[in-house]
Amino acid sequence: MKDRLIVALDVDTFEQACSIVDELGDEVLTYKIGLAPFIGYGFKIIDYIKSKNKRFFLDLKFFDIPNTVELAVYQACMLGASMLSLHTIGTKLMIEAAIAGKKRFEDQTGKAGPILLGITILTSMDEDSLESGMFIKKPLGETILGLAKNAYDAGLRGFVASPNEAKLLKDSFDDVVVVTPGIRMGDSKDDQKRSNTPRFAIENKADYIVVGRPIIKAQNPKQAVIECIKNMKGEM
Ligand SMILES: O=c1ccn([C@@H]2O[C@H](COP(=O)(O)O)[C@@H](O)[C@H]2O)c(=O)[nH]1
Repeated sequence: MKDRLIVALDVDTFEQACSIVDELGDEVLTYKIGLAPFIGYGFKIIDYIKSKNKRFFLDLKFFDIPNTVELAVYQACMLGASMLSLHTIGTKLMIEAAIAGKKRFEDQTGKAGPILLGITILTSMDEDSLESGMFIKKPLGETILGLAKNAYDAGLRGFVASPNEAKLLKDSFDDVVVVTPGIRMGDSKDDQKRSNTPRFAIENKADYIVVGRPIIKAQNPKQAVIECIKNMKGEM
């Protein structure tokens, strides 16, 4: 299960991020570097994570014109990420460009590029936010499936969704990797609207779970990781 846990390093400083990586030691194999850590101290933390032989998911959620996304994906591949995210609402041409950026990297270097993960609908949104903020008046599952199908047809084989939609995506598309943030074990959901437990995510076919605050803000982050892994195994 350790292989399937990704810890989001959403902290303010390089020193805080290093101290989490040191504290969690062998318990965590993969970290997620999102917008804030990347803007604040991105290259330093990437080097640090690599020096500890850990993998990293670069979660910059690309969403731009196709040419810009092709260039960005190529550069992100060069950094050595094992996973990269982009928004499926970027539509087919943008997704094809992302895949082309990865292919350019692979052709040039002979190395395998990262898994490209399409964000379906952010886990901080629900049907109400989609209707009031994006004027989408459809059942959430339908919107997620529609975006995923478009991305799948463009060649994408990975998705980010909440644990609640992991099974729907795994059952609807062959050979896809599904990564689920929005993981919570206690009562507090923070800003997450679609959340569930590690156990639920795994039982519902998520390949990987992403956990940020429940681990990095815990009084004892290492204990939180141990409990999370036990929960993934159905042991608590
Ligand atoms: O739909 C999405 C996509 C990405 N995320 C990211 O995952 C972590 C979750 O952190 P928590 O503290 O466990 O809520 C965070 O970095 C988000 O940017 C997401 O939550 N939902």
